[in-house]
Amino acid sequence: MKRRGLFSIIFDYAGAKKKYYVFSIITSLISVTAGISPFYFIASIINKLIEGRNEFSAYSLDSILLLVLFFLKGAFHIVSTSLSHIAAYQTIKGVRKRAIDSLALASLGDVKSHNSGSLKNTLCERIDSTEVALAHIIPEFTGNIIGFLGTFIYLMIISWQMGLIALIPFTIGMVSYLTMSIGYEKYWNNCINKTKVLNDTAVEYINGIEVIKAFGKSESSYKKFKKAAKEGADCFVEWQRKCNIAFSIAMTVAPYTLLAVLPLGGILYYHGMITLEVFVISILMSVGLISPLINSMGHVDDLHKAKTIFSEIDEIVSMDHLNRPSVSKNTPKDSSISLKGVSFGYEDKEVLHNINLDIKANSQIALVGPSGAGKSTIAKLIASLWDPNKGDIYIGGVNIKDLTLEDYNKMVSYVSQNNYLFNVSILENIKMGNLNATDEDVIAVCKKCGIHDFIMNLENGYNTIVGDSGSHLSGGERQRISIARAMMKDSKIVILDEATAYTDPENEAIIQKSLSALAEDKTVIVIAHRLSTIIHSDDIILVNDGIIEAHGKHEELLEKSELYKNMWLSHIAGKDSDLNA
Ligand SMILES: Nc1ncnc2c1ncn2[C@@H]1O[C@H](COP(=O)(O)OP(=O)(O)OP(=O)(O)O)[C@@H](O)[C@H]1O
Repeated sequence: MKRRGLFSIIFDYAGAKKKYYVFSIITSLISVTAGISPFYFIASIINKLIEGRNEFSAYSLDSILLLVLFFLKGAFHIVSTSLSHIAAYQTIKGVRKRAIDSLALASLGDVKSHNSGSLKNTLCERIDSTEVALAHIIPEFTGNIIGFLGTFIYLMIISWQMGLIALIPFTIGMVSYLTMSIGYEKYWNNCINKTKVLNDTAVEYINGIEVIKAFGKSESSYKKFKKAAKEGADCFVEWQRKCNIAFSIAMTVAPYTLLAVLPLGGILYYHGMITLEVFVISILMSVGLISPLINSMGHVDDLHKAKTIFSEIDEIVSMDHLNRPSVSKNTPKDSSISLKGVSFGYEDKEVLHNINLDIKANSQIALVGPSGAGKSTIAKLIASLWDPNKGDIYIGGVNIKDLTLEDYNKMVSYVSQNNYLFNVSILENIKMGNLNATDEDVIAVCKKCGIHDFIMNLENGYNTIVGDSGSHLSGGERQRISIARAMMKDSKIVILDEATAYTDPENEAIIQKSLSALAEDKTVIVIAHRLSTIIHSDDIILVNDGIIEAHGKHEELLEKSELYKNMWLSHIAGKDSDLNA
């Protein structure tokens, strides 16, 4: 990924609001100029006093201009920060939208390679923390730097010696400041990494709280969290300790231009090298010279932070996206599915080898095979969660790479055993399958899926809030709601990947019956370990070790495949032992 400069990244994300930044910088410049100019008029007043002029008219114009400049400074500062805040929040919104869009378009593998704690931290807290940089630094930093340059050039014009003398304390302060910057990136990255570890550990701790409690591991898990918290704090303390002395020297010496201007300017004046007027103006202008720079230095830290955060965002935004056109190039003629020479591996390990598979439109097929054989991987490739490394997948004769993700997603519903429920009502969760559905449509689908009675028995019926990730419901209940949501989508291809794994046999029979009714004009791919639920499939595909070992109807496979026969016999034996238990 090409690394970009901070300002190019910010302007890119600001989109149409970047002109606000430009106006904000211009108004900030006017404000800074109005803030520095009074030193000139004060010097003018002092010089007139030295000359002994005591008529009011000699001072009135200077005084009025001082007052006007004071108001201009304040007014333009308000305008500048208002504009920069609008641009800042627009930029943050743009960043979040682009990052979320990118996650939706990236392959599941790329998304999962990022820890969810770190992703959440970057997209929520860390991006929010750039507000200071975005709203304040851009106008103030540029305004202050240019304000400093303007004042310095003016001083050099009236006396180059006084201009250089005024810079002496600042130069000493800078040398000290620069020693602090040695290893800055290393320290800063270390702090960022430790903070990420802390976030990831906290998310892991919360997500795994059930297992931690069940296995009595709370103390050791807490130790891991405590260690991450301690290291997170220690790295900041260590960094602070390293910077403290240099920073204090820099901040104490740098602003005191008078340390050099008074004695050295006095010597120049004494030897007649500068006039009294130049001496007085230099004293006053030098006081205003450094403060804009000191203000800017205070922002350096925020700039570094913003740069790191925006680089992280850039990484998310530039994740490899699934290779899809923006407009579908063709329309599938039906819901048939073909895999041609498909191979796929997670990272370096190939788990599917040259798969060729034809699934007829509106047929019901099952993928069976030993654990780890590659069934779910085939289903996920068909659901377009990943792209194959080799080979292609066709729907209704059209390569899925020629369809937009949106069109494709309309055609395919994928229900896994871990389908996520949002922390809203059952009604809203099911409506996510079809945002145009009415309450009556939802109820009709739930009746067909056999979950209407269960929902009506809940205290708030369809308005029951399901809790975080559906935690107020049992695994089986969650799955049945997920199936209803998929059915609500009414797509032509339905993939059920262990979708009834948590359901008890009685409810599974109800679901299977309703699925058959709902799936009449659909292509349905079922992955199920309970072989008795798929024996009536039109075609049973036996997957073993990443290849398709055999396929056919149940009876055919019993005859021609030893592996299938053994799986069936052990399934029957398991059922018998369940019944005898
Ligand atoms: N996200 C992943 N990253 C790395 N390897 C993975 C990932 N998901 C699956 N695998 C590996 O790919 C292989 C096939 O897994 P897959 O889930 O497709 O098998 P399966 O037949 O569906 O198994 P099961 O019946 O146990 O669900 C396995 O060796 C598994 O360990």
